[in-house]
Amino acid sequence: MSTAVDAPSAALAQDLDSFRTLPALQQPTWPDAAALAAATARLGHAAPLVLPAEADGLRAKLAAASRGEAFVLQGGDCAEIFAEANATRIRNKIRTILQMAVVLTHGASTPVVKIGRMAGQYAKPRSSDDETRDGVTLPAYRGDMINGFEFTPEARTPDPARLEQAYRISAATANVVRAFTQGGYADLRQVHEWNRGFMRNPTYARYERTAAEIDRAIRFMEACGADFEALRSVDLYLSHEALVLDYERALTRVDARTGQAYDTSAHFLWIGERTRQLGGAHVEFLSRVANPVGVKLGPTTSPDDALALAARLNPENAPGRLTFVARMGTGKVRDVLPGLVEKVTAAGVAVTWMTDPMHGNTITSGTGYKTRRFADVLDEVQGFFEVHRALGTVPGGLHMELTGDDVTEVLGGSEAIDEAGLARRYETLVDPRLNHQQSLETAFLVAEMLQAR
Ligand SMILES: O=C[C@H](O)[C@H](O)COP(=O)(O)O
Ligand SMILES: C=C(OP(=O)(O)O)C(=O)O
Repeated sequence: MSTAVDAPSAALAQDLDSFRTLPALQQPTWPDAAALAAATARLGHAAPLVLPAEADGLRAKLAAASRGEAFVLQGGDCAEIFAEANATRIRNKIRTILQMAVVLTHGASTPVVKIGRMAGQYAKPRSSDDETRDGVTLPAYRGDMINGFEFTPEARTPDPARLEQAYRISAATANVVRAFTQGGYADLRQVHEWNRGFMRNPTYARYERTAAEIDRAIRFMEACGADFEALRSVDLYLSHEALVLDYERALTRVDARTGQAYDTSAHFLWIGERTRQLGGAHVEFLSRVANPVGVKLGPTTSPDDALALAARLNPENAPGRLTFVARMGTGKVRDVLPGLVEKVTAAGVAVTWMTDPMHGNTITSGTGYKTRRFADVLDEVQGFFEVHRALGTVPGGLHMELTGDDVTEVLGGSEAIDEAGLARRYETLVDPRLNHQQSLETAFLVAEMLQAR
């Protein structure tokens, strides 16, 4: 694999900076322009977090997913937190993703492409620029890359030093991810043993059949002399929302093989529902880099919006370059998604369709917690599969906010977390995540949907 990346030439740098003349929503108001310039200049010389050749490998796998030859699982925190970037938390998240992937692989009977919302998911778009508590108004928390969560003027003031801290912590996280996924921790037999541990809880008895089938398949492979050594490592790709454009631009490098620019902060980058304006800076910037990219599509997206986004972001119509992540909400997915899929398909647009069943289903509990109902999350996934089945198109993957820990942020699941139960361990700083058990349960339920695909 070629490893050489260079700084962009002056001419390419001008192209990459074209976004700077366009409206960029959801950017922090940095109080110190000189400090921002100094921080991004240093990041401009930093080592890449990922390599272009790896991003190309992911692109080929996303193309396979668009044809139904693979299924994508993308998951991780809503917002990563600097203080939680330790080996235990990272390992728990990886373990959850690997456990889900084994179950989904069985359901899909195709490879599962694993992507973490990890090692860079440190910036959040917010509904409001400010937050008011007891009559005091301060800037909203926008993620650890920008400001601190603590409700003080000092913490809430955007600080460019955080961009470099995000880079360093992302580098350390990426290192741990590579160590766990390449060093034997991902051994298929071990991951299946963890799933058997999950099955020992009688609450999950309904998934026993799927677990037993996976068990039989592994024993069959063993009997055939399958090379389990070769299965001891997996690729877990890195992704985050490309929100803070100063950070993304600073980490953009040129692939020495091809002369193309790649945003080396992650393999896969997506544009959020709030920043996908055609004439906006985010679409412009991501149109200039060669990574595989995603766009979140909410319920107000028109088919023409989707076609125009595809034309801007993937003018060559290359499979794997563009993923649409539909996040409609359970009440809307069956009404809105068909029109989009139909028109995009009729136009011959190459796209990988994924579902994000989290962001259209956020509610506030009677007890004041921002939460989601597990049943709504599942129903949106079901709706996504129904729409694709009816149209004869390909449901390519699942985008989830999840954690490997036993938090209590989403209502329901077999553990029956209720409104009072949310208080037990509500830890997210922005949006609610599925906990470890709810994530595995999702995998078993989606595996059933995949089998019916
Ligand atoms: O994760 C998504 C958004 O950042 C989040 O839903 C915004 O939340 P807010 O409405 O609390 O600002
Ligand atoms: C903000 C997010 O989602 P969306 O853009 O779909 O609201 C997210 O995935 O963190």
